[in-house]
Amino acid sequence: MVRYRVRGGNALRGTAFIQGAKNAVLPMIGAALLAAKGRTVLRNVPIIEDVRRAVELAQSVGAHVELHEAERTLVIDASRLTSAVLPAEIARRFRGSVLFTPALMHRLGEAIVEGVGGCNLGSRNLDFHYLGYKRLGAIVDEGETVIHVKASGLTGATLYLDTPSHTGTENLIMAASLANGVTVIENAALEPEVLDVIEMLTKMGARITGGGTGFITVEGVDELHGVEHTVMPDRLDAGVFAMAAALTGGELSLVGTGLDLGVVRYKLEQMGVDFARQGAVLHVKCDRPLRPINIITDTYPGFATDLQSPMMTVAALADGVSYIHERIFDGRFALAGELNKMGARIEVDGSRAVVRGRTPLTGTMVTAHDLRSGIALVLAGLAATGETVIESGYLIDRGHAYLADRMRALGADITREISGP
Ligand SMILES: CC(=O)N[C@H]1[C@@H](OP(=O)(O)OP(=O)(O)OC[C@H]2O[C@@H](n3ccc(=O)[nH]c3=O)[C@H](O)[C@@H]2O)O[C@H](CO)[C@@H](O)[C@@H]1O
Ligand SMILES: C=C(OP(=O)(O)O)C(=O)O
Repeated sequence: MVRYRVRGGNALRGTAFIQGAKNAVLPMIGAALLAAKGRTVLRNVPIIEDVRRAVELAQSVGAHVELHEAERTLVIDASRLTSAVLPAEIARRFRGSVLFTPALMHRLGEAIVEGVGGCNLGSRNLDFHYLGYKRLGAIVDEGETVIHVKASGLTGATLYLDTPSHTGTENLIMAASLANGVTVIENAALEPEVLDVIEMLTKMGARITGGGTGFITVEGVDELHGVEHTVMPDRLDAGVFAMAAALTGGELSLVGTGLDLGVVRYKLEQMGVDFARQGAVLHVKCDRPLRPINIITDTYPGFATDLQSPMMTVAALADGVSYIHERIFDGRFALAGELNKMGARIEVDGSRAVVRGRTPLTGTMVTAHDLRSGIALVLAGLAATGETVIESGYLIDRGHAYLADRMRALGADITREISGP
């Protein structure tokens, strides 16, 4: 059992190093398995539990994978894949396992998915993925627990997503990249991580146009090869550090190439946080009381649902009433109950939450229900009186690398503890 112990009251100051993006590196590991020739080198890899699981999963299907942690570099040789099975004991531990299916379909003619994990956020369907594969010519057999996708030679088609699914878009692009002919994906996701994956696939030899427009065209090619690619910075990790500066009255320099916080920056600015771009560094400072805010989550370029939970913590510390409308997931408010245990006043009604700030927060034992509620509770702990203990820390480690070390270097009183077997 991993737990985080946070004693609040310290302002965070200094330089925060932003990790590579979890939601870019996972599809990139899946993409690397499409390459029958050459080794792939991924740089700026976040050393998070989801990456460790992805490495284990890639090894379980026969790829040779080296994770060089100190160098934050992954070297993947997928020239020989030996198993089409994504085993339950690994695949059920993270969402990114679904991103391995296109490579197995193309390289081995089938993918046997024994489970897909990820944060528990209510309904998280995969119908767009499997319907898309079917339109490309795959046969999908959806059993109670195991999904069997058979694909001997896929053919391009026109695909439409009811909503612009992030991993759905990535999977269909990957499946189309080695299909015969042209695929058009309408209502495709616009997230920057999807564009980074397209950039990598293009270097690998894929022919993809329209990334970032919502209408993606993929002209299938015969083979893809290994390349070197640097993973983009994690805008969620960056957002969390910006919020940590905001709610502790601190001052941070965020370092991460090409970092763009988008709407999160504008929302924090409305709350009274100052941002200044200094060349490649984004400077964040907060030296005044926080104002309340309204948030509606949406697909990119809207407010990212993954930052809704940490923002709920910031809102609890603002002077006045904030309103949050969660539009992506139907079960993403478990955090409210935990923050209320610490003294917050948050009322949830369906997909809407009203946060009545500012109430002083007091440290106690709290539960991370998912990755982002976990990091939101760490933020609450930084601003609370006394000690906050957060379990299970594994969920936080799924998405944030060396969190305690990075925060301690900025003055936070935070430890990561491991107990039991
Ligand atoms: C590994 C990864 O990249 N995870 C991210 C990805 O998850 P993920 O790709 O799973 O999220 P999606 O964009 O697919 O899901 C968004 C919504 O669409 C619905 N849906 C999705 C697919 C489908 O086939 N059918 C369907 O109905 C889901 O139930 C959900 O309500 O995007 C989410 C939304 O930005 C983020 O919170 C996750 O951090
Ligand atoms: C929902 C998330 O991740 P996943 O899709 O990997 O469960 C997240 O990163 O907040």
